[in-house]
Amino acid sequence: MIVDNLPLTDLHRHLDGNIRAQTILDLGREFNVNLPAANLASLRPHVQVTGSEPDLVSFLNKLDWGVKVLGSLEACRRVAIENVEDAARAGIHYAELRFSPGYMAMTHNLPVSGVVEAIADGIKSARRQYQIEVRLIGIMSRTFGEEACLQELEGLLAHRDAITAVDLAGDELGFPGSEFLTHFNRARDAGFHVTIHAGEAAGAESIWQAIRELGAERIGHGVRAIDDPALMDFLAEQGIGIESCLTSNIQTNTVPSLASHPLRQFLDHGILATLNTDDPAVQGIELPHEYQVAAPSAGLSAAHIRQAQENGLTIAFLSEVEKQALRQRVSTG
Ligand SMILES: O=c1[nH]cnc2c1ncn2[C@@H]1O[C@H](CO)[C@@H](O)[C@H]1O
Ligand SMILES: [Zn+2]
Repeated sequence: MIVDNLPLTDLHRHLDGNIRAQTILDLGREFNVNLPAANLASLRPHVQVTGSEPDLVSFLNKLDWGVKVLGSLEACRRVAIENVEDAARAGIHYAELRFSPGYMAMTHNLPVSGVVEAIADGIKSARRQYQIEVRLIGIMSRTFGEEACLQELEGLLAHRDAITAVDLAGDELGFPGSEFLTHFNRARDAGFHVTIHAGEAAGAESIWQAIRELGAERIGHGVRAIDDPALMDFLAEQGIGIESCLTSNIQTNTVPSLASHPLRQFLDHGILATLNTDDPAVQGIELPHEYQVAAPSAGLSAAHIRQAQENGLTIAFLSEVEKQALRQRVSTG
């Protein structure tokens, strides 16, 4: 159900939520990290969600081993390269890879701006080998508070040209967006695009806050928009895109079942909603699964799915010229 001659985009894909289990084993050995298991099969349950977690924060804990083994900037670079390879292998033509430099730097006290540089460098070198366009989104991990987020912002600003947009992710309930006004004022002044995780663990008011106070041009997840008809209208009228991640929303217990997921209603309402992964390795899925299995289970018709694929290019953080070039390249094979 992926349309072959249209660009396939993944706009919501955490690079640090997509660290291969084998890489975790390798790096764990290299940096003497005491992992909970010594082989792939027994490590999997510690680094991958099976079934679903009780809530968002429990889900997010599954990402921790991946960053705990990042003992050097070279390790970060490796993870960036493997992310480009994984996305290209999944058939993605354009990926916006997001990462939280402070979260990646935390365990081994790496320099935050060094992590940004290593990721940017890894992406640049991997792109020479793969037919894929990549842009980077810098995440501020709200879970670690305002000060830690400020350090992440500084690291991102130090490599301004390598970063396309900024995001706020992590524990939405514990750390509301209202604590991060300064951060996003500065980010917008620097010319970054803005997308925010909102309406996932918290309600529709968190989406309003992200748009009005943080300047979000797109919303990650945005599931709870369905509870607020005025917000549904606003999203459609203003062309504020929604980055949906169907399987993720089940695994974080944000929605009880795919059948009750609001994505189909978003599309029917004319909202620029899209299909994306979130944290592929942690979730044990890839983008084709979201198109071929998750989307039909969420009640999307072939026409809905095509619309979602088209929306991916429409709301991508690319110029019109870049979008046209991508469309051209894919349609002519
Ligand atoms: O689905 C999600 N919702 C909210 N935050 C997330 C999700 N997946 C990952 N992160 C957060 O993003 C940062 C790493 O890129 C971490 O803060 C992680 O907890
Ligand atoms: Zn996410």
